[in-house]
Amino acid sequence: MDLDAITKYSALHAKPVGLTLQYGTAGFRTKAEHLDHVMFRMGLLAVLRSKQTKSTIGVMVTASHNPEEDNGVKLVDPLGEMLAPSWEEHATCLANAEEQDVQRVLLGISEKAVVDLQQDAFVVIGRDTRPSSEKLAQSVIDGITVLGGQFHDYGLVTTPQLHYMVYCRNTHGQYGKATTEGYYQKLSKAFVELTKQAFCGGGEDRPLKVDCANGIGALKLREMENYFSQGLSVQLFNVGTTGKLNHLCGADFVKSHQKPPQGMEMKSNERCCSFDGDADRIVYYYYDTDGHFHLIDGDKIAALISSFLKELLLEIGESLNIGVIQTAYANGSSTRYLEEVMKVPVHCTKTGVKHLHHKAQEFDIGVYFEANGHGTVLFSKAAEMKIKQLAKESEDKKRKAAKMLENIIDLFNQAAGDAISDMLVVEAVLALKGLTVQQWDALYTDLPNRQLKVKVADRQVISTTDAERQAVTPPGLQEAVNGLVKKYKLSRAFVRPSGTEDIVRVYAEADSQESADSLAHEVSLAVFQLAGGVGESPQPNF
Ligand SMILES: CC(=O)N[C@H]1[C@@H](OP(=O)(O)O)O[C@H](CO)[C@@H](O)[C@@H]1O
Ligand SMILES: [Mg+2]
Repeated sequence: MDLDAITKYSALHAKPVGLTLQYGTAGFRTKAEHLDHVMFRMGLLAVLRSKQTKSTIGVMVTASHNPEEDNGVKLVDPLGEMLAPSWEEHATCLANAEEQDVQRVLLGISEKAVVDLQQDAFVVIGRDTRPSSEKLAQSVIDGITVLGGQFHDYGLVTTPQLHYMVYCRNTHGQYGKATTEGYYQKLSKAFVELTKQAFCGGGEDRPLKVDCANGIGALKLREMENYFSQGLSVQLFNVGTTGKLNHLCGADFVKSHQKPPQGMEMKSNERCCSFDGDADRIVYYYYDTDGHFHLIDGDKIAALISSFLKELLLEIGESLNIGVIQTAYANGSSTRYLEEVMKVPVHCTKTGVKHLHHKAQEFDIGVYFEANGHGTVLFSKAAEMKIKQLAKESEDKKRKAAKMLENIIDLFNQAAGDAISDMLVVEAVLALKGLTVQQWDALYTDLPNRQLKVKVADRQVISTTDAERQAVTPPGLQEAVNGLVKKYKLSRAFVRPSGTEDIVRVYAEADSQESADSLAHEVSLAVFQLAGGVGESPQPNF
């Protein structure tokens, strides 16, 4: 390591005085103007991680659904998954080190993690469309080159595309070609093959309206459109030419406000969907003929997909186990539907895709989705091999189902939740099953729910257990929540500190919207009183 160069360049990427940041649920996120030093240092760290794993590591510059002025960075591990927890700690340590300590902290990490400094390093970089992203990505590159690492800059890509590239590179092309073209070709081929049967009758293309959150999804979907022209016709809105990123649009806006995005023309019964700012989340929705808005979130996407997969498994007659992974935010009706009607085992993990992804790996087929639309389906190597074999050898009906599963494996991004890939899966399943958006929505009825945020002095005073469904500290908080939940029918509520914002999240559901709103408000008051609320106490206005 050239220690002098590290010190010299660290000074050029100065840390704002007194700023402390934490590598949270999705990496570092804050106002873009505070992130230059973090980017440089994550370039340094990615080189160490690459040397240690002897693999390509990814660095993605994005703040996903957060406002345009924010930005963020996360590292992608060798198989396209999120950074290992022990390295999250190293990342936090390095990001918060004082300038003169950067080289000492780097050496400390190298020793602790047994990094062979002689090893070559290779890092790939991607960024979203935020105005600040290009310069910040350059700071990542500065960090990489100071430590002698090699890099490839993919420029503007969706977050799941970068995960995909990392996975492809580290499996030496077995998973696919590590180019955006390779990604488009692989997914489109699978989509076209899968839907051949549904679309063979000719007729008009199935229309779908897509709100791209004024983000990267618009650029990438435009590029990809030509590859899957058969059967599906997408109409893009909020493509970033006039509107602001994530402002009054995008998957997060639609999910949390339970209303349509601005800038989209919707007629009743039209199937519409929204991506978030870095295109790793998707939610669907429509207006019914009475003008009511219906949201179809990640839970219902998981329900549709798992019921389709279960049917195919029945046809191939193999006892592959399938599991659905959710978080505490999953609507109670979805859990009940999956367990009682679909008869698939459901598991609950902590919030954040890394937890869901990890759990999903325990199954032959692991379906995971956060309610907000972030998810994918993972197939074990053994399941994939069995399916491939059946697609070649078995008798007609079995072979057909196995072939469909084979294409589904290719259509899902196995590295990360991916709005484009999930959209194509949903479109394929709806077409093959001949379902309208209303019929899909009618699988079950969501329990009315409400999410609120409470500002407290230190959100870490709240610690949780049982996949974040129970608060352990501060004393008395869980008892208070239990007491409030008892007052309502079909009710459930929990509180947890956010991993991406400096707030405490409150979730409540109940038999009516009034009850869910009132329960959420009462729980917010309990958090405010018992966990050190700051500012004005929560008001009951939604
Ligand atoms: C309730 C909720 O939607 N939480 C989101 C949000 O995490 P928090 O830790 O709740 O801030 O951002 C995460 C990263 O994008 C996402 O994985 C997660 O689902
Ligand atoms: Mg996102």
